[in-house]
Amino acid sequence: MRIVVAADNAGVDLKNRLRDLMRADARVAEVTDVGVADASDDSAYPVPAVAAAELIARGEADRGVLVCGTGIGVAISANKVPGIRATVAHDSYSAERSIKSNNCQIITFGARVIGPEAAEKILTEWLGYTFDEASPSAAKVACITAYETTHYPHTTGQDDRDRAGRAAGVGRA
Ligand SMILES: O=C(CO)[C@H](O)COP(=O)(O)O
Repeated sequence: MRIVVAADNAGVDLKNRLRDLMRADARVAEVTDVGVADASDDSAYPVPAVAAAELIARGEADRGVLVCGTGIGVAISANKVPGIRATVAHDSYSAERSIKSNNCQIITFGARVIGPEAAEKILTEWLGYTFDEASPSAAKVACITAYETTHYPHTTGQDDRDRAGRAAGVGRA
């Protein structure tokens, strides 16, 4: 599994701690850190959050772990990137369901909300969950994707696929 991590200066210490934990985890093949590097960098939280989410959207990482003060701002920002499903999860059950129900690629934490040991425990569990494409949840997640491709075809590549289909005489009108 390839993971991208990101944080603003409120979350950087927890992000670095979680990054180092994952670098020592055999289930994780690669951890890419898109910043911020330290608390002196006061980039607004959407900057690192969107950079991480775009890496996943481009297929260059499989999952992301984002941290800010609450976990909320980085989740909102990441969710603006087409195809991305991100959520804050400060308890084990929500972290599990974020994968098994929602097929989220990104989990976020609030460094001002959760202690580092609790975040580490949830993250370690989260790494072990996988989404079952054959589960009843798959059709529900597909509704989200369908909304994106219908309403934002230019951001999801659907308009390119439609154009190619029309040129080939197949696909959507
Ligand atoms: O938690 C944050 C955004 O959700 C961020 O770390 C701090 O944002 P602020 O409260 O607007 O400074």
